[in-house]
Amino acid sequence: MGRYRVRVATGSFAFSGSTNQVQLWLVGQRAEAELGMQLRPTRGQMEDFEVDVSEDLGPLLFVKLQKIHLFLKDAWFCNHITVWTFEKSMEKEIVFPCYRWVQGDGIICLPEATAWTMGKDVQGLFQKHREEELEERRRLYRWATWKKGILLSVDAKSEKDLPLDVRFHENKKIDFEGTLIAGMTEIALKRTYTLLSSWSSLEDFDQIFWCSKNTLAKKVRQSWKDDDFFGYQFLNGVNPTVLRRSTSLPTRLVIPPGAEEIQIQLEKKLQEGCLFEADFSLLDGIQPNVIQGERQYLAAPLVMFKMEHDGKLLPMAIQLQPPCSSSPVPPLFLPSDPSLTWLLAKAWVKNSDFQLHELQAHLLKTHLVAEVFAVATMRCLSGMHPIFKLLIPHLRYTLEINTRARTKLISDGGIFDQVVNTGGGGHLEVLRRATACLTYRSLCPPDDLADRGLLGIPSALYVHDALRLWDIISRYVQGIVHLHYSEDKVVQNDPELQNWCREITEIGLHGAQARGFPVSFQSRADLCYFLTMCIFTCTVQHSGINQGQLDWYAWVPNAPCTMRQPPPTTKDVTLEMVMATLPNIQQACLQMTISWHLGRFQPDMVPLGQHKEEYFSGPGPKAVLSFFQEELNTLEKEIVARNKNLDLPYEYLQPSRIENSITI
Ligand SMILES: CCCCC/C=C\C/C=C\C/C=C\C/C=C\C/C=C\CCC(=O)O
Ligand SMILES: [Fe+2]
Repeated sequence: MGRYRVRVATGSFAFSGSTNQVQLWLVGQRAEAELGMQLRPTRGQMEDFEVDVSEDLGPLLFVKLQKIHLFLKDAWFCNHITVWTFEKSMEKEIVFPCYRWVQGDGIICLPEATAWTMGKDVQGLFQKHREEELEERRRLYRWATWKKGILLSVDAKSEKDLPLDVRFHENKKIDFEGTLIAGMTEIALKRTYTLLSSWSSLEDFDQIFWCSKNTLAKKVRQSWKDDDFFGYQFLNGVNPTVLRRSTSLPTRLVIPPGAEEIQIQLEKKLQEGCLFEADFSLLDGIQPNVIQGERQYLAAPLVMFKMEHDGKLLPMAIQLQPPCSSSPVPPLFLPSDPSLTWLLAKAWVKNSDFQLHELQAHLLKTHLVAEVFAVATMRCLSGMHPIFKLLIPHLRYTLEINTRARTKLISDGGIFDQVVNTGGGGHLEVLRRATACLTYRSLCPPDDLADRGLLGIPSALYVHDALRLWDIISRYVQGIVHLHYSEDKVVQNDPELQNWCREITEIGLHGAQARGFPVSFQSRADLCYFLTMCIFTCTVQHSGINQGQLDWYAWVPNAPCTMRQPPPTTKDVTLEMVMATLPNIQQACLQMTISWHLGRFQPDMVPLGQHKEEYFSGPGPKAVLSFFQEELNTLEKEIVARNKNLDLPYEYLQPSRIENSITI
């Protein structure tokens, strides 16, 4: 009974509006009212109207909507519906978030925005809605085993099979596909340009080193041979995930006869606590690719580093293959070796680092893990659930980019098969091995960085920024969790949440409880830690691992995608051997293009914590989000100030450059 003002907000990106008419209902605790056919939603608009309702609806619970079409079904992207009621001359605003496509002619039911766990709904007002919603979502988002031994993924053969709500919007799709076309055109031009020229010296890589390069890429081209630059990359480059402080000399480090001096030096550094290692044993025994009939080669190196007083990390020795009883002790390559020998040994390390970076650190530990969070969230948490509202902005576009990776990147005949030496199946085995040793601790920087002995190193900028961001995210998460869970018991008694946790660990992560992942949450603290890990992985960690592809992979000799000759077993290395080993022109061009495609700034990127969607209602969650944004802003300023004094600014974890979800 009374007058209602209704506002319908439509999305602002291409095709958000609809030529179809929309029918609305207000559903209250006592009755519901059909509002009549009121509008054709227009892109980017807020459309307001007022209605008089004769029945007493009671407190409003839902808005229902249905799109009616005559001929053409025209999907509509509804942001939210807001209703104002007037009671005793007081105006009350009630928001019904949507942020979804309204398709077909089914009725969509939007509950009021207050986040409710099931336990809070003592009257069971929303129980039926939640059950139906989750039943529908479980039908739409199904688990699939893409390849045995790898994390489960969403069931979609191509991006076209995905529900429209998780597809790229038109602008993102055009940008993504347009960039690929531009990249392929660039390769064709480079191929034409290099057709008649020779490919016999390292400087010949300059012939393709145009387009897709930036200031840091040019610096890489200048300095890639320097040992301190090589070491720097293990701390602050595109892959800061392999390095660890040595606690003993690695067992695989068998010292060949005549190299006893290096053992003494290594032991000295170990005693001083400044010996570090990067071990690529995970690649040992992986079958290398065959590209266009030509066998490629792989190594599984170990690099030993020392840290100088000024924070520089310098390589001391490289062993390219682990020792094996049937072969002579592998040589140790040293900085004192002939310069080309040492350079080739370092190039082998960087090729191995490329594999672990892209397959383990990037694909598995950000993209695929985030996909598990996304599928479990869609299947287990109602849109009314506070944790759904917290996480959903951090899951945008992840299902589509991963589906594209499975069809174009790591697929049969995909980019890995075409130009990477683990391609042709080895890359799947690397993913399997990496999955088998994926631990919960390794996804949580306070644990991971402590386990790797990397705390308290002033020159470790990734470490510093990652830990600051972890703390900031953890306070944000705690703010939201504490608003909705008054005590540990409420966490323990939340069936949707517990089911979400179990589904992630037991199903999506493929039985990962043995590796420390929880199967239930017993306390608010448990829950906060896990959610911090989820958001950190989908935002900070991915940005730290993804953006550098553009900088560090454009100058191909710095991180070759494949190696065409076996690793050297002696120290006699010639320029011909180096050039015959590094990628050929075609492979190098594709590496540059794809690295640019994936690492460049995304025009529609949403920075961390800056999403515009308001899933929550009320002042509490708003204040928590504002505080999160303030803390990010303060960190932004600190990082900018710090970077001003550095030769090589570390910008990947500057909050304004961190994307709110994995979209590329
Ligand atoms: C040779 C350089 C390859 C570097 C990239 C390797 C791994 C990246 C890991 C995760 C990226 C995730 C998603 C990207 C998905 C698809 C885009 C890639 C290629 C598209 C090619 C195409 O669509 O034709
Ligand atoms: Fe990525």
